[in-house]
Amino acid sequence: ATLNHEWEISYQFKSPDCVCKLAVTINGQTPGPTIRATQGDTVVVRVSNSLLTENVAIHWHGIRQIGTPWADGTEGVTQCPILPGDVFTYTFVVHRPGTYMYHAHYGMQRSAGLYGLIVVAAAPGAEPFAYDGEHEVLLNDWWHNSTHEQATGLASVPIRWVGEPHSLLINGRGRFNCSAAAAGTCDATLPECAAPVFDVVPGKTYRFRIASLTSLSALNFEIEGHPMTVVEADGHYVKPFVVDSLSIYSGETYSVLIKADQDPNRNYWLASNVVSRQPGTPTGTAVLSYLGDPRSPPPTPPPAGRAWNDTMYRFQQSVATVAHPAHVEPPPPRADRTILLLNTQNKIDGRIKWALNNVSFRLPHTPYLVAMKRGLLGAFDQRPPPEKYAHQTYDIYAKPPNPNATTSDGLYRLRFGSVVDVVLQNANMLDDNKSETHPWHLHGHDFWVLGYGIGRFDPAVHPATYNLRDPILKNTVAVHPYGWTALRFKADNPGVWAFHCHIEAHFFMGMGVVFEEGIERVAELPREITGCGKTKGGH
Ligand SMILES: O=C1O[C@H]([C@@H](O)CO)C(O)=C1O
Repeated sequence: ATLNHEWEISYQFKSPDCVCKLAVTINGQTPGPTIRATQGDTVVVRVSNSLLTENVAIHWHGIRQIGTPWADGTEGVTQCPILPGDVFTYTFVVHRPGTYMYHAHYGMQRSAGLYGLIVVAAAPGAEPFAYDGEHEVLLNDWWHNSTHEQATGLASVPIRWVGEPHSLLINGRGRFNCSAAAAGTCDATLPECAAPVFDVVPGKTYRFRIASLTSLSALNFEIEGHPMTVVEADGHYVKPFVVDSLSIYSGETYSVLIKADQDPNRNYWLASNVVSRQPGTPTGTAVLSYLGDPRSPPPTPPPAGRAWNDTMYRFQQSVATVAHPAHVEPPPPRADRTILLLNTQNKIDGRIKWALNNVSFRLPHTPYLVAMKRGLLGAFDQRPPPEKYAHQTYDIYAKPPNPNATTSDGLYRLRFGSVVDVVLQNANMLDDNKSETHPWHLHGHDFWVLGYGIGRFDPAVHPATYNLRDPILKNTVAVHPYGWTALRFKADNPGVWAFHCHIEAHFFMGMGVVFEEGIERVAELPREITGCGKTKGGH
């Protein structure tokens, strides 16, 4: 089937956590509408930009865009931005069932509220688990200052860091303490910020599809008193395992099953809490309702989550996430090429940046897809970024010895059909004794997650420990503090694809790279993606 959507993007006054601020909305809503489709459907979204003074682009996160690389929605990579007053139509096929999302991919616009879920249903009976009902949970973090203020702060000397979020939202709702808000800005009685309610019938089993679109925060998610069986990650079936507390990073989706088998005479909390950074934000809450009476608050305090610095708890969940035995897609046994990427915080002209192998990414003004297809030389740096770093000698526990990085918009060209390994190595930041979690997201592909470690990756030792038997396929994966994560993917999707930290501030500060493969196989580009940079005037 072909599913048509008409979306108007505009600023609206919104109070997701009871505090009024300007948000970027879709048809007046944030989060935007959930796109519901069935595997194999064609989704058509006609986006009209009514932001007046701001461009827009929308990325379909987890959708591979096979044959439609121009519909990936990544400003500077696959398209020129959609100008105010303009209309752009995204058309793509949803090839796989599963839980996905969409969000703005222009500057830090995602954080302003432009996001939502994509749920792709499987053919009946195709999934390796059963349930009676389904709920969707979109997790987010939220600030009261504008994304423009945040972006300007990040690019200032000295940096004005975004800081911890004011609120955590569940399905776009949270609750700020109005006594801490400026007079006249906060109204705790607004229905708009009432806690979301998830109804359950005693004895039934529910699938919760959970997605994180946080700008910054790594989260723990709990359903009070209800252990969760993890069954899906990023659209792939997982060998089921049970957690009380689900660790979820920005850009990831999971499905969990819960049984409504607790005392049915009360309600329970859904709770999200910040982990990996020292939290400064109250718990995000919603209500699991057995009673059909959402006004009946749970009699207990909301779960406080795991200790924020319990890295090993989160590491173990990463390692436990492997393919369902009946859905293993074995990876190719070896790679044709290995790219080692050292993640460091650096400085350029006094500004704090993130860099890979000491190169901080900057987006070109001409989208790579157009520049490469049309041979527009000079549109970006033709020198490829470095393939590795001094892994034998680099001390990942020390501050970068040479904090000065360079900036580049060069990209990695991959041989079409080749097998590529990427090892992401985390390290100490500019401050002593600090290394953060980075969720890395790859556009246009799913990758096999071959291994994780804490400490220094050794290419002579660790590849022998890779899981080649039943690794999970994902599109977003965590690199734990002082840790490494090894991925493998096939460069089999003609196009140009971003690969970056999904923390909004970090990609803005240069934490990403770009891959090209099979550009010569890309069909004729739609003219609508052009019009900026070297494509001005009809190229
Ligand atoms: O990129 C970042 O900058 C801050 C801090 O290092 C500088 O203020 C922080 O916590 C980040 O993740």
